Amino acid sequence: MAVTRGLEGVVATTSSISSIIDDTLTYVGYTIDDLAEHASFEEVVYLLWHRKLPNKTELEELKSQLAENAQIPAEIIAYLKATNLNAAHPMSVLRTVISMLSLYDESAESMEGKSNYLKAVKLQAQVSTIVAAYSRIRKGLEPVAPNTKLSFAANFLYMLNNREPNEIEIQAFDKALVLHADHELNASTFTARVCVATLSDVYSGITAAIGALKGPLHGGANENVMKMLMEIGDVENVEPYILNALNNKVKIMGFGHRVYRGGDPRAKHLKEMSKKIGEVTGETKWYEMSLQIEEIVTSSKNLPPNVDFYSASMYHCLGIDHDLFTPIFAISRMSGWLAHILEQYENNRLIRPRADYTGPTHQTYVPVEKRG
Ligand SMILES: CC(=O)SCCNC(=O)CCNC(=O)[C@H](O)C(C)(C)COP(=O)(O)OP(=O)(O)OC[C@H]1O[C@@H](n2cnc3c(N)ncnc32)[C@H](O)[C@@H]1OP(=O)(O)O
Ligand SMILES: O=C([O-])CC(=O)C(=O)O
Repeated sequence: MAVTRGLEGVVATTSSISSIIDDTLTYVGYTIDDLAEHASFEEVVYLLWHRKLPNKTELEELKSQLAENAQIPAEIIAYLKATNLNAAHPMSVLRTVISMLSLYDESAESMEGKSNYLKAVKLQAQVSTIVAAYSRIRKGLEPVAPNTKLSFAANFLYMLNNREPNEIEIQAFDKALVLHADHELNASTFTARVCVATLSDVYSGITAAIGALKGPLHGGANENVMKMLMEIGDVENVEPYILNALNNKVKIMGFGHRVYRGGDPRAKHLKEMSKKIGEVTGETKWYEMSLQIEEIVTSSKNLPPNVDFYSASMYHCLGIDHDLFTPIFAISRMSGWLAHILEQYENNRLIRPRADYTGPTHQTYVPVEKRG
């Protein structure tokens, strides 16, 4: 059997949610550049779930549904308070808590009518509350209740920091959410689809997806980019550090991509925001270091930065804890995962590829007492 390692180039499904053609990313036919410039995250969520941009009434309805469903069960807050949260990675906490949510949802197993859509609304609303609450509880602070008057992006920053964010912070964060929302059949989305294609429930699909996003070759790269920037420490150390890593065949986090060859179209938007937020906060060093890393990696390996590279310095300048970078990716990607899960249910077939067996053959069973 011919094997395609890593399923590279294999077309595994049809989808009308997002596309990557000739290095151009679109959500339902709208380019990411257009959406990054003009759309709010809530509009993008609606677009991914309904395959059309909402009119004013539809948008307001989605916004109020997200606001109404943002509370998480008191039992989950109690669980977080009773657990040694510093012993686990935030993505592990998120994976666990998302799975726990199903225990408090009477319709968790239902496939009837609008049940899965309503679960999607709940999960999208609750994910940001979970990440913000977790982040505060582990610091010994009380969680902040969602502010239903704020936008999705502003409310997350408000729940995280217990202060209303300014316009620049809201704009940057909202744009980051728009840019991360969906990406065709990336590893975590594929994981979600494989899971629900067995007709398992939405919570299981999302729990599986979070596990896949956590890895450093996927969403986990953004936290590792910041780790690298901290290790490098200063602009003057960039060149020896990166050249040494490349000589030793160490992968530089935030570079390369399975699908894009000429570059990730989301990176330029994050680069621009990293620069802007760095200037506003007076922390330009991280952007300058990132710029130099990009120059070296691009010229010596011809590898352009991906979505995870400039998001790291941008989130850092927004004052976000480094280990929350990947959970924040999950807050945004939740919208894409849910769109794909709903699409999978609409036209389902079990996903079950084959493996080319390379182990021993024609073996004869030997009883344990006779084995050497
Ligand atoms: C949201 C996202 O998931 S975006 C991706 C986030 N992940 C990262 O940033 C991690 C770093 N990047 C990588 O590991 C890879 O580029 C991936 C996983 C994104 C894509 O992987 P693949 O398509 O499987 O490419 P693969 O890992 O086989 O690399 C091909 C070649 O490029 C090299 N390469 C790829 N990425 C990098 C990198 N970031 N730094 C250095 N070399 C790299 C590999 O070492 C390999 O070289 P070789 O042929 O000499 O052995
Ligand atoms: O598509 C991929 O392989 C990874 C990626 O960029 C994403 O999930 O946003």
